Amino acid sequence: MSNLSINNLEYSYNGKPILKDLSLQVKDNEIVCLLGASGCGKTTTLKAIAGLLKPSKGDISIAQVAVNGDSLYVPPQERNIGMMFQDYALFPHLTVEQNIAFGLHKESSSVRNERVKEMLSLIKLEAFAERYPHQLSGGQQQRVAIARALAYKPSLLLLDEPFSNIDHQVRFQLIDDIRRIIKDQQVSAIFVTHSKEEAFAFADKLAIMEEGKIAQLGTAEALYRKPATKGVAAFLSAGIFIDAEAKSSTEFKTEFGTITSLEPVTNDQDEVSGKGCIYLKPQYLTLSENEQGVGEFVASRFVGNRYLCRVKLGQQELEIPCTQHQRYAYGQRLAIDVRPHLVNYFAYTNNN
Ligand SMILES: Nc1ncnc2c1ncn2[C@@H]1O[C@H](COP(=O)(O)OP(=O)(O)OP(=O)(O)O)[C@@H](O)[C@H]1O
Repeated sequence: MSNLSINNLEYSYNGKPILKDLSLQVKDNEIVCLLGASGCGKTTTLKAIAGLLKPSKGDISIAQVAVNGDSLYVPPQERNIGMMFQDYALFPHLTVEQNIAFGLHKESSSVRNERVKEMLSLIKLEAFAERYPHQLSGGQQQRVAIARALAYKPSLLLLDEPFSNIDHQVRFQLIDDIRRIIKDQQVSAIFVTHSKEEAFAFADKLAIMEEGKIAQLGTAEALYRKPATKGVAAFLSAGIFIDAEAKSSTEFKTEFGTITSLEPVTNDQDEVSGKGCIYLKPQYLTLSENEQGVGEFVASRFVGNRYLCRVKLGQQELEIPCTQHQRYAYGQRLAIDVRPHLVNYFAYTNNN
């Protein structure tokens, strides 16, 4: 069942459309990550869900309750949403337990105390109940912030860049902890980040935003395997687009020779044909010396566990995995062999 349902949402800032016919469904107990280029409208979407701005068009319902629609607007405090925004810091003058209890003022003191105790145990900060935020690390503060957001049992949790101020070394432990806490509380969540690694580690599904709408929603693996648009492909992994002609649904003629797809490439269930482009990912490529090769060596670098060769292909450059023994001279011609893989092919239309 959908916990959050957004249909055909529109919103403009000063006449400039930001959300354009945006639709998104989030199921019960699901964590969905909104990803997309800077300025594409991720925070605007969260604000519209929270009721912090009024969309000009579209419907939103949370836990099957309509909160936005034609002549309907439910204010934020009545939406039963927990928020953890970057700029919604903890109250500095309140202790950890007072911060967690903040949203529970309507409850009796026994319910409030019980819930605060439960949340402190969930975030494993029982011993820190009396401390003030400035006496906690960044990660501990975020755990208190999530406890505060979850304390009054919201139907939906909205998180805007919750890990961006956390040191890289502890960030992924914190992501694991907060994911466990959210799953434990069986609440749905929408999460905004700039980091694909965070999204992969934290979310059940990714929703990639492009041009004011959701270009694709699915698991990271599904989107990576079959990106619906060129934008989704380029956003999720490094690569280059090369012209290709579909000879069949598994054979594509390119300047690198014929590239074979391990599975038939389909377009809305129909087999593809005609001209288009392939999104070429470096992990499927092998370099070798060849005076007639299509590539030209630029540089190589060591990245911890492997080497990468930067190679010029026409006007584009690509970093291709190589071994420490593959040493080339600047400008040397290289052949590029493309191993069979699940090809990401995009047919050319009048629009691209
Ligand atoms: N209060 C505002 N007034 C006018 N324009 C705004 C306002 N807030 C945001 N915008 C514009 O709306 C667009 C979307 O902003 P939004 O903050 O939703 O993007 P975002 O995807 O969250 O970006 P980022 O990844 O950089 O945080 C941007 O072009 C931004 O400049």
